[in-house]
Amino acid sequence: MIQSTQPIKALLKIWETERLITPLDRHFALEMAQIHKTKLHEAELAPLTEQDNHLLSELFLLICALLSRQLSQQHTCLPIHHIVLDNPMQEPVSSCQILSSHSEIIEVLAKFNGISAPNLEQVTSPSTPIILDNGDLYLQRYHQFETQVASYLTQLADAEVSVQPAQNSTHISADISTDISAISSTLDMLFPQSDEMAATHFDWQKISTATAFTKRLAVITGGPGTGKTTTVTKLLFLLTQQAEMTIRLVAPTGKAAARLSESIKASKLRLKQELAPFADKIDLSSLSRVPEEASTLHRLLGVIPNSPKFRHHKDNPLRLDLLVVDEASMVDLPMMHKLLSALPAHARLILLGDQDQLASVEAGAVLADICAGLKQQETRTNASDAKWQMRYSSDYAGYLSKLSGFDLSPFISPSPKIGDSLCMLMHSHRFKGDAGIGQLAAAVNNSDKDRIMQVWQTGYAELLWIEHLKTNAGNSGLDALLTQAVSHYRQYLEMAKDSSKGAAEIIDCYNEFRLLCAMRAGEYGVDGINQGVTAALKQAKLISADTEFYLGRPVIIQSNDYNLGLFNGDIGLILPDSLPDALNKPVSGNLAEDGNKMTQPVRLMAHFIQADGSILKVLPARLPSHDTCFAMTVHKSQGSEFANVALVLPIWPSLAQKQLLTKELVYTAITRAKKHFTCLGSQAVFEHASLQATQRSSGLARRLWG
Ligand SMILES: Nc1ncnc2c1ncn2[C@@H]1O[C@H](COP(=O)(O)OP(=O)(O)OP(=O)(O)O)[C@@H](O)[C@H]1O
Repeated sequence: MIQSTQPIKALLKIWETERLITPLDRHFALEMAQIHKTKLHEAELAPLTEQDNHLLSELFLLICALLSRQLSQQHTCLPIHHIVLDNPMQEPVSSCQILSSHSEIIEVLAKFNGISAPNLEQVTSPSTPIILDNGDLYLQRYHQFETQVASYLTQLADAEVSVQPAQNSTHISADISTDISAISSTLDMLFPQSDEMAATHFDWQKISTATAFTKRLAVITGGPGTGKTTTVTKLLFLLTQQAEMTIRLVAPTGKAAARLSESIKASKLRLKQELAPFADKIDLSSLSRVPEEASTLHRLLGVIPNSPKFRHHKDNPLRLDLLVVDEASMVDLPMMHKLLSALPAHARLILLGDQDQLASVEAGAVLADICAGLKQQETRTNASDAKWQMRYSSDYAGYLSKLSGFDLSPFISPSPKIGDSLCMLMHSHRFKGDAGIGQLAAAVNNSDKDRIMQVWQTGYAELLWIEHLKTNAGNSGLDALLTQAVSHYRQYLEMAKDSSKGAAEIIDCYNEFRLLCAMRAGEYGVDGINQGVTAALKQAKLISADTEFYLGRPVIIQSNDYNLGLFNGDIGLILPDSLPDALNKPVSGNLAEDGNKMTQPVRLMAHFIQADGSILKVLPARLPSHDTCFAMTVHKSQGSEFANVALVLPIWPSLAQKQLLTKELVYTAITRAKKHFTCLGSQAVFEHASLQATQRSSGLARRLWG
């Protein structure tokens, strides 16, 4: 059954030393094997031979280690076909191969009492630590997350829409979905003929609004600038006209929440102007009831210090009627589970996001899985070359056609599943026509190798390619990038020395440019690039860098500190305490601790812009764990945008690094740029990354789409 170069226990130790698995993976496996010494389910009558028993122990140990490794690589399960007839670690010296067939393995595992195989109808998981479901092995907790998330989403998608009063609220219940002609004419005012329509023949923004208006669950996805915020603002306006509702806006990070607030504010202003000609037909006053303030998911759910649990959960649901979650691609499976569990029974949910972006930092690819059913796999050469196709039920397509005025019958599907709740915006209003950033993002997203080359060779003013040119004297490509970084960062660093500038203005200027790296470690990772930029800025006499907290040092927070109000991913600048716009703002931290207060001419504080635009100042010594942030990972940049972005790809990536270089990573980096995108790399590595799609093992798409 298993052919390995040494016993699995010894093999795990070698794999740990070779960093193929983590110490946690090995310890987890040993512990599991210890607790669940190979016992059979009681129903199994025939005892195992000693040899079978040994093989089963070996197999269980191996599976536990590989399953733990899968989770740390953000998969939610371990498909058996990944290990059968395959060398699980693909290492020549310390290898192991499973020789049995897929079905033999399943048969053996199903007998073992540490593993159970629920029938497909079963929603709640059995109590064994490992679950074997449809050929995939799960840790029990993740199986529960996945089955319950699928069940919540399916129930929401199927539920009838109505507005019920929120718990403890005095709102009046109202049925809002009856008057088709009135809603339809309001939709016509909200969505006059647009260039979206000219491009696609359908106004998907209008259709999305009609969908979200009539469904308890709406998932509105699309790339940057496709109008997700515009659409949701119009929807909220429409809903607030109909009934009084408690609406909450959230995003996974503070940065993304602040950006959502800004976008909604801007969108409301535009809508007010657009609707001015209809002021006699439409009540514009309800626009003021469309909320602007967004918070983080953590804040919404109510963090309990030092506990993984939140204040709001199934038994203490959130008090809201409608929840809008932006940047939903960043929401991992456990978090989505917590969120859906805490939704009150009557509430509506709108998920906004870009399904093509990097999946969440933790396990799962929930948004991509939700959208997976709309992907039409082509039988062409490239599996990732897929088109999107709506999937409506016949009844709903008819209803939506009446509301929106577009004939949606071409999109009727015999098995729509949750398709009625999905909306896809495909026309970017930000990257118009032949703009280079949009072209490159689309080519990478389609893994279109020839088109990628063509776009780079066109010589767009918005795009700059810098080739790694490594010689004994150094890497002139890297030098060129550092020169670019110095020229961008010069402006904010000079502003920081000018006492007339406000902190917000300086931070805005710093945010004009960002270096993004694929990984943290190494010369071309965040660590190496931060060191390179720091040295270059020091040489240019823009920073002193003699002390830890020098004037102008950008810091990125690496953990949450609820007392200070700082969260993982928050970015601030070390600036003088006495800047004009921060003078009378509350100061975090204990001033008495700063013994040099009276003697130092300029006291430096870390300055952070808050979601409401105010400045939070924190004594540098009080900062939770943090790093310098001239460069940051692409992962951490999700939910942010910068006028100018420079992506750094490694010159000779290791095998492990190669796995991280995916088209989602490159696409996310490119789409962070509003005006200009630079890439330091080599053609081979850029191509490798652009052609490699993220594969996350998960059963959620199957559960949702069958
Ligand atoms: N139908 C439209 N016609 C013309 N311009 C539009 C349309 N929809 C959106 N826009 C413009 O496109 C820009 C981006 O819109 P919006 O912020 O709604 O997109 P988004 O998908 O939310 O973007 P992001 O990915 O940044 O969150 C805005 O300037 C908006 O005014």
